[in-house]
Amino acid sequence: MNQPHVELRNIVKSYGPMTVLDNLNMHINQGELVALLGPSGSGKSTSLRVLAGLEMADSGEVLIAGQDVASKPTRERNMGIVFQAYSLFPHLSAVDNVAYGLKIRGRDSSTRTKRAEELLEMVGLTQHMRKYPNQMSGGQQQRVALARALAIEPEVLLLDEPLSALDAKVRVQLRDEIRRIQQAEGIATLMVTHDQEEAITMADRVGVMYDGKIEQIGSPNDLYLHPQSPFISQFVGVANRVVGQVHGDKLFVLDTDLDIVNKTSPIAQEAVATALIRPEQIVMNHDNAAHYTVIDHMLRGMFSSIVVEGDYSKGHLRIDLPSREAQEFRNGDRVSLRIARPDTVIDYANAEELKTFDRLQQNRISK
Ligand SMILES: Nc1ncnc2c1ncn2[C@@H]1O[C@H](COP(=O)(O)OP(=O)(O)OP(=O)(O)O)[C@@H](O)[C@H]1O
Repeated sequence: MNQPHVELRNIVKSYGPMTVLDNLNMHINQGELVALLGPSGSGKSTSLRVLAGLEMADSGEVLIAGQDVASKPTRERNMGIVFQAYSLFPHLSAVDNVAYGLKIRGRDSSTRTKRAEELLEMVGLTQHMRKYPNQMSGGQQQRVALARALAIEPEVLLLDEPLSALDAKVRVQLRDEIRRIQQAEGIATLMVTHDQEEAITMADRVGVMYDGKIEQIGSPNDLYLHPQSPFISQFVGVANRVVGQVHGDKLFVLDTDLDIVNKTSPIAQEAVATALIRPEQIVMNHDNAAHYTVIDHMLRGMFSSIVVEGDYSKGHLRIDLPSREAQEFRNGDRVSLRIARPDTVIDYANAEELKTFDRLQQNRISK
């Protein structure tokens, strides 16, 4: 296999007594966009800043094209960086903002204007080249920032929450555009975001961070379909919590034996545990003798979400199915549920889930 273009190896970074990056490892292949996703404070921006040379790691290696750059300052790492706030020079026009990096690198005036104009055309700003930042919208300013980052033909593109200051519609437009340009340029890119949809729609691979570590990294599909921990299952997409009991290496839940994915969790035999099940992986059938009742419908376009309540559970479950099939279920219908997949991630049951399990058991015994 080809060597990765960018590699962070065993990176440790602390601020005082707080370890912010805890032996972090990741790589980005040439032409790949990797997103770091995670809750606030999990270490996403710090990872990007260590790669950029804006922060020094306490230990570990930063490799670009196989070379250790840990001792090089940011300006020698040849990186294009786009930050959340439009950090353009207010006294320079769009074209001069984009040409600035080339000026620093000693390119002549006509070369840099030509390159800046090409890039502004690529980001759709031909009409606005002579404008100053305060004459442009947020989305336009971020396009200029992207063109400016690309002007120096960087080794790596770093995007730190580049869309979070924009309104929803512009955000969607610009994320498609950034992805198109990143692919066309074939540039290794690290993007930091707390927006799950942004990560999933833009990235080749998503690394989900928690507490200074990458908890799981993989394609968006992989994370959604094969989460390896309760945190990933609940952070990426929606997961229903359904309580059951461990038997051997399986969890018995909703009358089905499921293989346990996260076997490393120290959950004892016969212990009560909670399966995390995606809404589209529950199959629902009309059954007057069953213990679930439909209480709500939500049309989401091609598919609908149906909410059901169990006779013995205070929590609700969400089941997603094609809208045409969802019409067959009305509020108040009694339904049975089963799970249409062979395995599950499990979590420790919380106090309410333990009570639900007791009520389920009592019902079984009293029958
Ligand atoms: N210069 C600093 N001095 C002290 N602590 C810092 C510094 N920079 C970051 N931290 C702390 O390091 C932790 C990780 O911060 P970081 O910005 O990497 O998180 P993040 O995942 O990007 O979060 P957010 O989504 O909120 O930006 C946080 O607890 C933060 O308070």
